[in-house]
Amino acid sequence: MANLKVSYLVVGGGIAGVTCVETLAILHPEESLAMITASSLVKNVSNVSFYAKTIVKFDVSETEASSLLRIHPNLNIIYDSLKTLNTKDKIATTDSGVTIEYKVVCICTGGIPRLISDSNKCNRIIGIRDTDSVNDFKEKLKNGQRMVIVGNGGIASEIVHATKGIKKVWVIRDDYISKTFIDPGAAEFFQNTMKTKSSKVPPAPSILRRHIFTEDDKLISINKNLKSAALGPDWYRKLETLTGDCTEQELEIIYNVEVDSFQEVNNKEFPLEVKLTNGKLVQCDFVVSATGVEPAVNFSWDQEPKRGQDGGLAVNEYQETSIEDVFAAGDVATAAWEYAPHWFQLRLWTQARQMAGMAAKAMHGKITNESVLQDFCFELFTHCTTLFGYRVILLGKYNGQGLGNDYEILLRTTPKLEYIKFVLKNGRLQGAILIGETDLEEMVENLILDQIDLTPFGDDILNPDIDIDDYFD
Ligand SMILES: Cc1cc2nc3c(=O)[nH]c(=O)nc-3n(C[C@H](O)[C@H](O)[C@H](O)COP(=O)(O)OP(=O)(O)OC[C@H]3O[C@@H](n4cnc5c(N)ncnc54)[C@H](O)[C@@H]3O)c2cc1C
Ligand SMILES: NC(=O)C1=CN([C@@H]2O[C@H](COP(=O)(O)OP(=O)(O)OC[C@H]3O[C@@H](n4cnc5c(N)ncnc54)[C@H](OP(=O)(O)O)[C@@H]3O)[C@@H](O)[C@H]2O)C=CC1
Repeated sequence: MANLKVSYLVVGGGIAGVTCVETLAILHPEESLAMITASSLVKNVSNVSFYAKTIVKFDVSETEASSLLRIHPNLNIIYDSLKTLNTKDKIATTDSGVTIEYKVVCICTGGIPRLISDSNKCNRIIGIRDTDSVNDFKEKLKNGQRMVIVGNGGIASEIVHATKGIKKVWVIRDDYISKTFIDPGAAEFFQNTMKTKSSKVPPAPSILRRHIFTEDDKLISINKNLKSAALGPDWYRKLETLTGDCTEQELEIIYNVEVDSFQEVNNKEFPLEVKLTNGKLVQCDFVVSATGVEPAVNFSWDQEPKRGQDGGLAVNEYQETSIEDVFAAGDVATAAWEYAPHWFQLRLWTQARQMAGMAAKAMHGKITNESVLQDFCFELFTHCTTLFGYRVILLGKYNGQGLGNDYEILLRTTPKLEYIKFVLKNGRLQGAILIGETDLEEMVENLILDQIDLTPFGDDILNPDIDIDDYFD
């Protein structure tokens, strides 16, 4: 006999879990709902603003889980961890033995940092995910003189930008920085702005065309088990206040290498010695391994659902796993449906929120026997963020992902001001990178979604003297 019997069960109090609860509260407020959260603090989304139909920006903060009771009077919050899921009898059991019988369940257990190999053997190799891990990082920053940053994605880029007063050795396996989000041209744009902070009037924009090629590769590594929800987009601002002005001399970037091994050493100025795959030895106080996320499937099942290649719970377009009535959303899920031509998965706030909203709609559809359609937001990949102090908006196949070699790049760049890249195939826009206050996001969104043939416009599509919007009004 279960302790609790509900229609809806949501596991996890990150952005995905909270969004799922909030959406169910709107769709089905009279129905019983339970949430299992390992932490009493949950994520809260506010100040939602739409730059265009699918381009959303919002703030994320932490709030007491109990605040969710205001939006859903029938919500039961269980402060515990899910231990086992019996999907045949539809019973979830928590660490402390509470049992919950459900009709539909959504797993939103997030991810954990995927750290470099052997990191579990040394507490000087750290990952960043939650408040505790940032506190540890801040402590190490205060006392350290040199850190090594490994990885070339969001966290590494933010740390390089936000930390001051400590020598940084940034080890990347690519030949340009911030590869997850940008291309070599944008990397150069950022590096030039990092070098000088001149107040000169920016030079006139230039337009050029060229072709590029892309590739992808992954390495196997080992987990560190960090709890709690992932941090908010502005987490690194806490680091910016730690010390004085960043100098160019503080940063060394080592390209095309990985960490080969490391060892703690005694009687030296630096307690850690890192060996790189090019044979170079780097002495440092600690290493930040900003090397991606691993889905957190940290409980047992009566039957294993299908997994994606990255170990996440494979979900269809309604966020349902291969086990009926078990849904998943956010970092724990792997999108396993056939994507729209201009969408792909990246583990981001926005996608966690979108997936969870979709899961809630589909769960509601199950209970009420109504059919649902996949949400429009999965038509176009969009991401709005800040990198190196600039607003960055990414749309569609912004790095030519999956387009092979047969596409064109159109660029407009004004040093220190803006960097605009359009990816075109057969004259139609497939993706774009917009850095700076370009005001182009809405037009770009329309051009990608409508697949208008832009051949007649030639390079004028990015000519700053021509208001291209006029053509489409
Ligand atoms: C440092 C950092 C900066 C980031 N910055 C950005 C950004 O600027 N923009 C952006 O779009 N994305 C950013 N991200 C990514 C974004 O934070 C994640 O994609 C998003 O938070 C995922 O949400 P989630 O709810 O799936 O997972 P999580 O936030 O990890 O939440 C999972 C929750 O489930 C709980 N849980 C886990 N296991 C169990 C269990 N067995 N039982 C009960 N509860 C459990 C955890 O305690 C946690 O509360 C950042 C990530 C990090 C780490
Ligand atoms: N502003 C934003 O939007 C931010 C988003 N985030 C999100 O938070 C999550 C965690 O961020 P982060 O850790 O930066 O993850 P990312 O997935 O963004 O980047 C991981 C980086 O580490 C590289 N990498 C992976 N394994 C190794 C290895 N063994 N040695 C060297 N390099 C390696 C990857 O290379 P490769 O690509 O070749 O595999 C990639 O460059 C991500 O989901 C990210 O999207 C985080 C911070 C800011």
